[in-house]
Amino acid sequence: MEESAAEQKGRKKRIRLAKKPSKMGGESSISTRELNSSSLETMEELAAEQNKKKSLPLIPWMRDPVDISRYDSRPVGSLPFLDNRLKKALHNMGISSLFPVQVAVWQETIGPGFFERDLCINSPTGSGKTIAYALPIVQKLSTRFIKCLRALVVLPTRDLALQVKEVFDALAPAVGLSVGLAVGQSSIADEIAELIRKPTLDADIWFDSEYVPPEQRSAVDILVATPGRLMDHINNTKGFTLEHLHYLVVDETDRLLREAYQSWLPNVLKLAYSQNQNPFPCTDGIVPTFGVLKTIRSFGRGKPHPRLAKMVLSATLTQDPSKLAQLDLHYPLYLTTGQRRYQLPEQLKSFKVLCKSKLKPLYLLALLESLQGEKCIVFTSSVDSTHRLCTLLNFFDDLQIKIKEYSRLQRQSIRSKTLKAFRAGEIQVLISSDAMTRGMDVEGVKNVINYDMPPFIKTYIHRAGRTARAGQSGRCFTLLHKDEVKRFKRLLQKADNDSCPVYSVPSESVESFRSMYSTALERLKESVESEKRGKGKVKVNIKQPDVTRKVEKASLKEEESSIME
Ligand SMILES: Nc1ncnc2c1ncn2[C@@H]1O[C@H](COP(=O)(O)OP(=O)(O)OP(=O)(O)O)[C@@H](O)[C@H]1O
Repeated sequence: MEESAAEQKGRKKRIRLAKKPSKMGGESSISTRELNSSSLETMEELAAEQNKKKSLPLIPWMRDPVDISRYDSRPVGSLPFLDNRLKKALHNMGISSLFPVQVAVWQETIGPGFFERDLCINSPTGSGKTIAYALPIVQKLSTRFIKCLRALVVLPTRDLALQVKEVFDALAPAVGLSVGLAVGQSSIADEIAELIRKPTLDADIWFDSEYVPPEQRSAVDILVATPGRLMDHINNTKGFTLEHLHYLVVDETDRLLREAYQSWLPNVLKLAYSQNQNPFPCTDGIVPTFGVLKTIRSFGRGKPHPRLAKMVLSATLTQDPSKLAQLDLHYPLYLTTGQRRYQLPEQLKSFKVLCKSKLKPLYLLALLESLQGEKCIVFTSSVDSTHRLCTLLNFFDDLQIKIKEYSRLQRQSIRSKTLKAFRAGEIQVLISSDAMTRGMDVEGVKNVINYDMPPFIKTYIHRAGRTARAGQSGRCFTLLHKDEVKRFKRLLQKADNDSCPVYSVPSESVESFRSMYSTALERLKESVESEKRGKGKVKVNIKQPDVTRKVEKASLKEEESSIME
């Protein structure tokens, strides 16, 4: 890929900025003197400039980002250095051109950036971040000689890890790499059998210049893991080592950094860095095409061995210096889309549905009816609310749509079955809470409904982002009672979204469900009581279908607890 003189200059400037010691003022901040002497004429311009200054990230290297929106999509065939086998694999995945974030990351990892710096990627939901990191990693490892664990991808939930593994599975085997999964889906013994090769005297170890002791021989090159199961392997699995790790991806970074589960991150970094003390390190095993390793070695803070290259990603990447410091980033480069901190997908349309709290379930049913069976995800504020709402809706007779619950309280096998049916279109509506759906990618989801108003803009972004993915159009409806309207407006403004018209649900439709409402509530009450008797688990308040109370606490708590999987 040709880099223009201007791009080169920009890149060098960013490197200079990143090398500067961290301090509150950065190069790109505007001094008062500059403002006074500039040509700003009106007070409004001055205020706008000051607001801009206030919203600048604290971290200097975040103030001069690579703007992903300046990249165009690019045909796969024209991507420089891309292995032909991977071109074919992408073709088989139905991908003919790469999205802007994928082109930008390719440029910084394969060329001309050569992964000199760790990458922090903030890009909207559905913009293709998974392939953005998977493709360069697979390309980098495509010339490895022997098998050892060289890339680790950490995700907050099992379902998300399964989804990401599928992407690696579509790419990695094309170049002879294997991908493992550590999420606790199968027994630990089965997982170990998948991840660790039994020591044998393979012929190759005698000829291989990159000798790895037999007891450290991994059966996989790339591992996709959740923090909980990863720590199990780190602590207990004989032969499991991160010593040869070269690439670490922390997907959904902001969420993973909130969770210090068994100090997974410091542990991973410590174990991956330990190769620097090893006098006989396993080298990358990659032919240093394009001078990649040479660059990394000479750039690695004086470290004699290849550094651990990191990519951290989210649609709502944290800008908190103390959180990002945990990642020990190496001259980080910030890639973000446009000027705004929070960005919604371009093809997303937001609507509000005004309704009375007591009649919320009826408004929801009427809204679902008006969507005529289009695939839809409904978000509530907690797992209890999800269970209660789904049970209630299914007590309405003669519904033309199939509605299922999707929640952390369910067994994995049930969740997988539900997701499969939803993907296949056998189920039209999923009722879910925040934790399970971050990052979820289901084709054909045309609508998202916030049954409970999201407490934060980040929550709105991740919920709404289940639709309008990969450049497709989608709609996000939020049910609100009149007291919530102002707060919701302020929330959307954080994503610079001022356009959220009212969507009118036909009142006759609401009325048509009213006659069944009291019977459905009665049946819900019975069902909840019998569940309580059966399991003593579900504690819900039946009289109050509006579940907005304690929303913030509930959704945060739930997000955090699901991470333990
Ligand atoms: N180059 C491409 N061409 C066509 N489709 C693509 C391309 N890249 C990714 N996709 C598709 O776009 C969808 C979204 O991709 P992905 O899940 O990686 O998004 P994301 O940015 O990680 O979103 P989120 O932040 O919600 O996790 C997926 O269905 C994926 O298959």
